[in-house]
Amino acid sequence: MHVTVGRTEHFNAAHRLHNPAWSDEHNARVFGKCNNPNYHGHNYEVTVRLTGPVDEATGYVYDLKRLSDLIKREILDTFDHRNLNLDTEDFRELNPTAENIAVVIWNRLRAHVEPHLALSVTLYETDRNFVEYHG
Ligand SMILES: Nc1nc2c(c(=O)[nH]1)N=C([C@H](O)[C@H](O)COP(=O)(O)OP(=O)(O)OP(=O)(O)O)CN2
Ligand SMILES: [Zn+2]
Repeated sequence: MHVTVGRTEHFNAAHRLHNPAWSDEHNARVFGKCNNPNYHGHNYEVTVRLTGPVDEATGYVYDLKRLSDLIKREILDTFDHRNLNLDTEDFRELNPTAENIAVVIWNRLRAHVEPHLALSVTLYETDRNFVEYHG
């Protein structure tokens, strides 16, 4: 019997979508206002889901307090109130699109969650735009 548990957190961060291999004109055409050289911000909402068997002794798939602490330590402490392009190693050479942010979050968490649990990350960049990564 497998059950999914999850935790939603939010963080606020600035970014700029830009490909340094392209001209300024091409970047502006592809990324539009998200290519603003002075950056812009989003209120990101991230939902982390873990799926696996319910432990007989605890009745838990995973302690949600532990999941909350893990997300805080691995994600919020690194990205909240930061400029993703300038302040974080993760995006120094990686375009901070919603897709890439979700993959980075997944990789950061995967290292700390037992392998028998399936992990997925849903990231809302705006109220209407979201991406999902399941590994
Ligand atoms: N596949 C992707 N497409 C886009 C991404 C992305 O990360 N992956 N990012 C952006 C911009 O960074 C930003 O998310 C767009 O913001 P905005 O247009 O303001 O968002 P909304 O769609 O919610 O606003 P509307 O008012 O509905 O236009 C663009 N594309
Ligand atoms: Zn943006």
